[in-house]
Amino acid sequence: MSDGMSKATLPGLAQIRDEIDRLDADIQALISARARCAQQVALVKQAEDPEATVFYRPEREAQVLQKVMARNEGPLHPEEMARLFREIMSACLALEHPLRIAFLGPNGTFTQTAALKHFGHSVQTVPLNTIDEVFREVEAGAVNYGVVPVENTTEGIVTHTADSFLTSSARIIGEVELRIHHHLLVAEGTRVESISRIYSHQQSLAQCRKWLDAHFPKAERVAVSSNAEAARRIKGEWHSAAIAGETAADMYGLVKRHECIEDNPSNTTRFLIIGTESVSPSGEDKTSIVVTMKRNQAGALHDILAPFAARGINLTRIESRPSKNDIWTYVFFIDFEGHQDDPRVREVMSELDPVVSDVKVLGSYPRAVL
Ligand SMILES: C=C(O[C@@H]1C=C(C(=O)O)C=C[C@H]1O)C(=O)O
Repeated sequence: MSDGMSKATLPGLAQIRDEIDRLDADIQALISARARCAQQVALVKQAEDPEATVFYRPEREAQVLQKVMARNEGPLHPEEMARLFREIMSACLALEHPLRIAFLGPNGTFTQTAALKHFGHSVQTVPLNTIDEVFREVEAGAVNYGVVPVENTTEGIVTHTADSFLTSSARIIGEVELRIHHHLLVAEGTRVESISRIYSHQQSLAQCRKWLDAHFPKAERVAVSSNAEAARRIKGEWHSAAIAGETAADMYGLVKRHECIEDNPSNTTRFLIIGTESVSPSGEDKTSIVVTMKRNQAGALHDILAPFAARGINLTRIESRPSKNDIWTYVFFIDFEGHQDDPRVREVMSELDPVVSDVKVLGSYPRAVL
């Protein structure tokens, strides 16, 4: 044993189990006490704002998780411990107000996995067919929050999500990152030699391009609306395979013929949580803005970036897209560290104003903890 306990000094199995039973009872009593505190918090929030009570507070949840990780002493990994607390908070919040979370469906997509990673499992997830619908349902107040993919380390920006922000009033209230592992799935009984068609989402086909070239150069690659849809399709097709993740494999009872076939082993997708409220500072925040450049202005990009550089504000992403209003004009999506209430960030924003045609804050939100 690594911590110096030899067999001779170990207590007996029954004794250790008695100790575990005692600890479980203590943990359970403490979780119940915590849940009662959360109920009291809900009453205070309701008293403060009876008309539009907002129970979910992303900045507070991020702080709770950061504290859990900082004080963790093992043997559990800090992220594992934070995941347990993630679920406790999710259950506490659901006591008052089970959140409805729209995501890019159907059930079994990576976006659903991302939603559950961010909010825990005590929420109701609502699958929608398109990114547009997720934005619309959030704006209409039909759901509390929405989850949409925004960028992938292999394939880059999800243009549809970026473009939706140009016309939507939805705000970014959080982010979540997910390591994406793809598997080649088949229905039970499908022989690998007979596979002539492979279904997946276009992004996933791209993320596994080299593997497919090497292993299935002759198979037809068919892009469908989601990985989960690919998994659903092959249930009855003995000559077909799908590329999708673990959840879709379980959901449709498929066999994993080859695991982790993504070309880049650190393949990661970042998702955004969208809502209608603004979020208070957590201390570890990011801000996303979209800037419309003036037309044909020399040095425009330099003018936009200079105020950030002058204050040592770290940019985490910059992406240009065609503006939808005028040909050959562009918008820049810029993510940077800090909250829009920080004095330094306020200064940057006021310096940007005169040099650009428009600047819109999409939101300030806690940096992903898990
Ligand atoms: C209890 C609160 O409300 C919710 C539940 C939380 C928790 O269980 O710790 C944290 C933030 C909120 O989403 C709070 O705001 O403190």
